[in-house]
Amino acid sequence: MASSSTFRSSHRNERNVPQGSSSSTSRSVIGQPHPSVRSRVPASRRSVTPNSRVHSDDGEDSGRVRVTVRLRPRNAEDLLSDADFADCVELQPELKRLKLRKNNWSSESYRFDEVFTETASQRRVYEVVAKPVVESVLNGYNGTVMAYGQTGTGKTYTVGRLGKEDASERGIMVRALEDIITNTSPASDCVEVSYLQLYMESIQDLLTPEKINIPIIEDPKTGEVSLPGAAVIKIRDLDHVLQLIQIGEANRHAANTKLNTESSRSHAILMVSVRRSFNEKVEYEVSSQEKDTRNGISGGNVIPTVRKSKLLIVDLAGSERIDKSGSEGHSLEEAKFINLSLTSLGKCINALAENSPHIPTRDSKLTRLLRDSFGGSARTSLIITIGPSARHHAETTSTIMFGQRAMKIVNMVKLKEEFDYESLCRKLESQVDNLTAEIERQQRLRDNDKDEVEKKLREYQNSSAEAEKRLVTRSEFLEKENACLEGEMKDILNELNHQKDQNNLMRDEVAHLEMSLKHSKQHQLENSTYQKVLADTTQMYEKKIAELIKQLEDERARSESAEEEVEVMQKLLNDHQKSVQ
Ligand SMILES: Nc1ncnc2c1ncn2[C@@H]1O[C@H](COP(=O)(O)OP(=O)(O)OP(=O)(O)O)[C@@H](O)[C@H]1O
Repeated sequence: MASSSTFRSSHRNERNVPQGSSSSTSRSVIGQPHPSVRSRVPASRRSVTPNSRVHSDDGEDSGRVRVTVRLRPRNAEDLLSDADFADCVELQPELKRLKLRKNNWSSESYRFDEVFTETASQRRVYEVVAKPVVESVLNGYNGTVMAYGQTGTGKTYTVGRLGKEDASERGIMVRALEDIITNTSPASDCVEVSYLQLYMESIQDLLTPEKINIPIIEDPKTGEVSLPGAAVIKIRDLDHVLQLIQIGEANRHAANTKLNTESSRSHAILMVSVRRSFNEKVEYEVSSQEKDTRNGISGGNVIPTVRKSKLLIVDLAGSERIDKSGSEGHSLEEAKFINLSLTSLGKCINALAENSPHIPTRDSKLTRLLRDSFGGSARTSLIITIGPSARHHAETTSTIMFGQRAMKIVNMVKLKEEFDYESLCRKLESQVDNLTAEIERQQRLRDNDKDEVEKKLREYQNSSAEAEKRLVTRSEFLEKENACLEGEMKDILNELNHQKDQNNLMRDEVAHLEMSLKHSKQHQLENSTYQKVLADTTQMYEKKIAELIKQLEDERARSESAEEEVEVMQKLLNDHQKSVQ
């Protein structure tokens, strides 16, 4: 419920989400988002527009209060008493319309966001009525799911049913927490619940029933409402949820029994706080100097951010008491209080629907608790429950009119995201601790190193003195050795010179011998040539001699033959002469 303080600027990093149509009447702008922050929220959800609470028939993402209607199936009483009468309502779920019979001839038609027939399942009701709000809460927005209707029309059935035996019977509270548990991580997120009832303007803790008259505290800066006196239980798992809701229901039932009534005379409020941490990269448009500082402290521009959102699931007391409580014989005081909250809720809804400049939020504790749910920054879904009986025509009409007015309210849904200074601080503290420990460790290491170095230096000095001593002895020894070697060297040089002379002599001799050898070789060469010539000549002469001998022998042979011829001739001559004589 928006009061003037609701619209004050917040110091938090809140992102406003336009939820009304552009033609909406504007109010002051709720806390501007940090201009330098670029969130991961889609752009359509980030722009800053004036808050609006005028009816708008815009899309699904609208901040308009969603209103659905659910018809309870006929019960035994209805069947008995209304046997001859037609139902006072006719549902047209496909048109999302409800026809309210005025009399036998005419009826009025009303449109809702959804119309649930008596056969609608708990699951479908949850998915249409509460799931979008739960998703929104998981994304960091506040949300409210509220059931409003006449006693016995199924508010508690719709909202608070445990469904322990049959999970399909589970109501919105259990299903919402189941969804939240499934979609959060115990490592980075925290889900806590408080369960309260508001009876006669007193808030009682349903989880620790001894706590009564719990005060409502409003943050003067943010306008946020909290109940610091209420028990806040961190949720572990679904069994834990079932256990807590059961405890709460038992305490509520006990209170009702004490009042001698079966029906809920109190408003039950389950408050679920979701705190989600993100360590994702966030881009900042900051100066380089600022960037350096940020990098210095957080190790990069990963800034822990936290989104805190609250889901209110409200099961209101029977609405017929607005008109009937007094007439039904309750004490005037009790009736006054029971009426007060629902009456003031109705007044606020009217004022918001009519765009009135004053919203009487402060008139009751219920409206103070719900200030964020109607005309505030929460995503709100209202389910109105009605019965089929014509006997309750007036109450049904009143309920439908309440729902119709609520449909005109447009909330300015806004994301509540802050830098997680707590976790940043813890992170920095642990960094400082680590650094201090590291410095101390380094210091210890340095001290150890210093001792070590000094020890090594002493050892080095000792060893170097010894080495020096050894060096002196060694150098004396070497000097002596050197002198000896020099003497030896002189002798060797002399010997060398002598050898050199000898060598020279020998070289000369060798040269001489070489020369001789050369000459001898030459001589030998010449000799061999001569001998060859001689041999050739000899051979030639021998050949010639052989020829001459042959000639001689030929000549001798010729001579001998000539002699023989001569002799023959002589003889012939002699013969001849003799003959002649
Ligand atoms: N949709 C439904 N289907 C079946 N039974 C239902 C349905 N709605 C309500 N009932 C039954 O009707 C009876 C009254 O319902 P419930 O107690 O939820 O009403 P209520 O509006 O919370 O009443 P009160 O304001 O007195 O607390 C219960 O027995 C419940 O089981």
